[in-house]
Amino acid sequence: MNYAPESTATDGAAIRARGLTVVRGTRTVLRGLDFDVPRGRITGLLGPSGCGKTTLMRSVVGTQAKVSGTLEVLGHPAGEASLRPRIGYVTQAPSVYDDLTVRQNLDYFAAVLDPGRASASRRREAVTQAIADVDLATHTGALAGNLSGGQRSRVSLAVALLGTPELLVLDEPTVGLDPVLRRDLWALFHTIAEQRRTTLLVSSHVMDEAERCHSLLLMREGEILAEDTPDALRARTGCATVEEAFLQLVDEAAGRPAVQQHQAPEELAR
Ligand SMILES: Nc1ncnc2c1ncn2[C@@H]1O[C@H](COP(=O)(O)OP(=O)(O)OP(=O)(O)O)[C@@H](O)[C@H]1O
Repeated sequence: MNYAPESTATDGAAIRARGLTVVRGTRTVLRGLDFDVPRGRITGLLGPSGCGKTTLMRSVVGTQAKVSGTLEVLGHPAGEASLRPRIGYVTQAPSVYDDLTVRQNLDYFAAVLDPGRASASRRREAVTQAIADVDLATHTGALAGNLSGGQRSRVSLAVALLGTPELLVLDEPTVGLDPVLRRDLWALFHTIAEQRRTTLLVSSHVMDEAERCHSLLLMREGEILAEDTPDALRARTGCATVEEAFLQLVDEAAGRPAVQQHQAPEELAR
């Protein structure tokens, strides 16, 4: 279940968007976005609730309707069938079967990805590895329905890791987790990016998570406010944190004079 990355004209970028526009219902939810997501790095997609993060991710994985403009993923048009085994997508709600154990969940999805008797031992290996990756080896026999929210999220992540995808798209993977679990998950994301050269696109509405990313896409109301590294963003705005830089950019975009604000990150996200 290994898929070698293809060499393409867009080798430097795992995702390339030009004029990306999405209409949901009667609303234009994404408005002509231009951005690149570098390969083998962790890109944070940050912005307030409702700004369009999930819509952007759904566009990238090919499950969003009414998408226009250019959107290339791993060198192919988003949504192309050949991309399916190369992308892992974890939605906000954990997609696991509550009445199956952790291992049974993984066995089931491994069989869907890599069916047939001939691949049984490869599947077993992939399942054991994915369970170890998300640190659930001590819970393989537990019913998913009896796990905590954070543990269920990690089962979902393990499912996404099964096919050793080149691109992992994670929609608010740390929401509702305690600080220790959040830290551990971010450490796992870095291990995945560094050891496997996997590209990660991770959304969050908590600005302090921006500091853990290699590069950032800051969004607001369906538009990209900034595309930069955390260091460059702080240097460019003269702010001490990404959170303050975000507020300054919001003020600039609204034509207001910038003010230094000091609010809790959770408050800023509202
Ligand atoms: N099915 C739909 N029909 C019409 N509008 C929708 C639909 N789903 C979402 N929207 C709108 O699209 C906008 C972007 O939603 P989206 O879920 O992408 O935001 P988000 O940044 O991921 O939010 P959150 O952080 O709360 O998950 C919102 O204003 C939302 O109301």
